[in-house]
Amino acid sequence: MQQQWYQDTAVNSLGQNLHFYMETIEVSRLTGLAFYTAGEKRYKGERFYWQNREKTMTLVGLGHAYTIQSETSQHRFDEVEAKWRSLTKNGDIQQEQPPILFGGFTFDPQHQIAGEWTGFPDAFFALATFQLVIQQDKAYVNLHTVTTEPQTEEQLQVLRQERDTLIQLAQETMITMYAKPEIIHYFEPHKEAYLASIDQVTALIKEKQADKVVIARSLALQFQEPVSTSQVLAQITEEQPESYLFGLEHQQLLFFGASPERLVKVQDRHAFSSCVAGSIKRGKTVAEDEVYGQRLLNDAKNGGEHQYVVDMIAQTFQENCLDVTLPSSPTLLKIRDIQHLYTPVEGLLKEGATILQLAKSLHPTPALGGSPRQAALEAIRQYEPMNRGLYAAPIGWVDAQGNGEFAVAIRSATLLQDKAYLYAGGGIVADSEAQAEYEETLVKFRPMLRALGGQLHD
Ligand SMILES: C=C(O[C@H]1C=CC=C(C(=O)O)[C@@H]1O)C(=O)O
Repeated sequence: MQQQWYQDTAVNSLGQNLHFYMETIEVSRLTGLAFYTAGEKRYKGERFYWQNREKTMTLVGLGHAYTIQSETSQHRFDEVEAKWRSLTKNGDIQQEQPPILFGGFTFDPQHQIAGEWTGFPDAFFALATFQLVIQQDKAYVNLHTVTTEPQTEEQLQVLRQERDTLIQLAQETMITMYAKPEIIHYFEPHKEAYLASIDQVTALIKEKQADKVVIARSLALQFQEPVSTSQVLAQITEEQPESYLFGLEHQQLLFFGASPERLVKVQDRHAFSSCVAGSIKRGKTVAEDEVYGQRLLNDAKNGGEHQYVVDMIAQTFQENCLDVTLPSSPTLLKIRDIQHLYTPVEGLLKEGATILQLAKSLHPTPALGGSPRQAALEAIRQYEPMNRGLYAAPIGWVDAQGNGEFAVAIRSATLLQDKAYLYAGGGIVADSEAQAEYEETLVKFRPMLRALGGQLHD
């Protein structure tokens, strides 16, 4: 076992001195899910889970050493960045396993509708007390504490014992597949309003008030009994291996999902994003799948929806990065239930540009908001009868050295004990049809519905 220590002080927004202490150990035989599950008794409501698309990084947090929540909705990206930089001394922590801040920004602080998201902050991030990182076949657990009084050696010893207990519990835990939860009620809360909104939005687009607007809706499930959060994360890990997997707890709520879409990644100042927009279902045979794929690649409506996203992300990269590269035409991104048009974008961060600044400029891309951005957001506020919360918004992590990754939180759902709310939407352009859009949302609900034991539509 390897150990490293770091101890420092920072000042919080109340002017109090903060004592930041961390240490790292290397551990063996540990899966992310087992560690998450080991925190069930003591840290429920204060856990998170993340795996990148490539499965080269797993991150799990148990307990809150420090949380950052926005106090001003207009400056939430800047605020999170400033508080994190202040705690981590502007990236001065040169630890091999740096502390990681994990969380998300809500889709639109100006669109508040009472429901499952009531009381959720516009930005919510946590530095875990016990942070597991699995990378390159090695697993590390960091212990973090941030306190106004320095920690005594005895207090640290208690935390080390707690860490060791969690590790042992995780090493003994076998995650078996549970029986899927029993759904007793399945309903589509705003089906009529959703169908009407597609017609209202296409009319607005024909009047040239916007070019594209993404409209979403939810699906609500009532279960026989409270559903285990470990169970749903185990299900998506099993069923959606080709996506970003995420779970973020906030009190009683678990927001989780399996998204194919990267908003932004930064590694050693190299920045990456992806344009994912334009969809068609998967075929039942290889030949049929190929036919659908070719149809999508050649479809003008989907191509148009995709191009708005490419133009906006490419422009944001031109403003923030050097050496921007992107292919001239999209390829197909195939995931279990659906295929999308896909264009990756890369660049080298300019001086002063950061992952959180890039996330701030990119969110929401026209794949989730529309184009032009302000007109699309206003149309969503006017016609979409739900609060998106973290759905379609940035979720992910940033470390003390400015590396990090945010996915776009689509193919996602909220679990609140014995209730779940699933979210899905699609890009609306002038020639969109309400029924076809409705059916596309059914396909997009599938991953979360399957994980929650629901019936699949064809
Ligand atoms: C808004 C969603 O998907 C977006 C991402 C990919 C393709 C999309 C589309 O084809 O409409 C959407 O822009 C969703 O899954 O809820």
